[in-house]
Amino acid sequence: MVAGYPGRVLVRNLFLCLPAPAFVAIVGHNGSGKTTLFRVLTGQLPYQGSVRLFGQEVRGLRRAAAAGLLGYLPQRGRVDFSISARELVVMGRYRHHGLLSAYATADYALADAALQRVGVAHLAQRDFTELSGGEQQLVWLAQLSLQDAQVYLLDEPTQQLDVYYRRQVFGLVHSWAKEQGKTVLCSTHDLDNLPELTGYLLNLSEPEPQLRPISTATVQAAREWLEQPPAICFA
Ligand SMILES: Nc1ncnc2c1ncn2[C@@H]1O[C@H](COP(=O)(O)OP(=O)(O)OP(=O)(O)O)[C@@H](O)[C@H]1O
Repeated sequence: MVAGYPGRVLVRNLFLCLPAPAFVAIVGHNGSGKTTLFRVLTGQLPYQGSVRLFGQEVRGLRRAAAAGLLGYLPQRGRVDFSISARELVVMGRYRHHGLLSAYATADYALADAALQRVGVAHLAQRDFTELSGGEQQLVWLAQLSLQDAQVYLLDEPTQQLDVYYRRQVFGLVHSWAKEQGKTVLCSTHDLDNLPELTGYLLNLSEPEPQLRPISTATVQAAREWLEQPPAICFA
């Protein structure tokens, strides 16, 4: 698969087949194309070659999120209106509802449990727009967990989190793969939490990125690669 922007190819030489379920950590220098890859997978960016989700070509897929195939956590989710964290989280149940039907007590119970799992039950009634960046990130994760998608794309989900919550969140999203059978693609610059997880590592800064099983050695090799300056390449 090849993808990028006018005058700039960012994802090239990507030939891989992801096992499902699996946890996949995607690493790479700033600007190496991690978000670009997610934009391809979510149908927001055209690509050359073939990208298939459960056998279906992505460019032909309509509404993968609505069909329960994909759940996507972008790097920066924005909300411009006043809403409680709990109300935002319950919206993760939208697939199970008609456009106008109200959420039921059972939906709110699921939202409360999701907030509890990410460790922010105490924020349920707070106005989302008044939460800190890290608190907002945890609330988005709670919402995503209610979507019950087959594949989760997480764009730097621990970016704004403190050391404690970073570890918690890696444990949580890893459990979606290990215990719930989901496929989780998680871009991150946080290599410290990876060695204790099982799954795969994909380093988009390599000229020919490959899936490698996560181990202390593969994480260390990625770290050494990423400590070098990025190759700047235009096409
Ligand atoms: N709409 C766009 N048009 C042109 N170039 C873009 C566009 N969006 C992103 N880019 C460029 O593509 C490159 C890759 O961006 P991308 O967001 O995929 O990188 P990333 O690996 O996710 O980086 P980071 O680790 O900083 O989040 C960047 O140099 C960015 O400036």
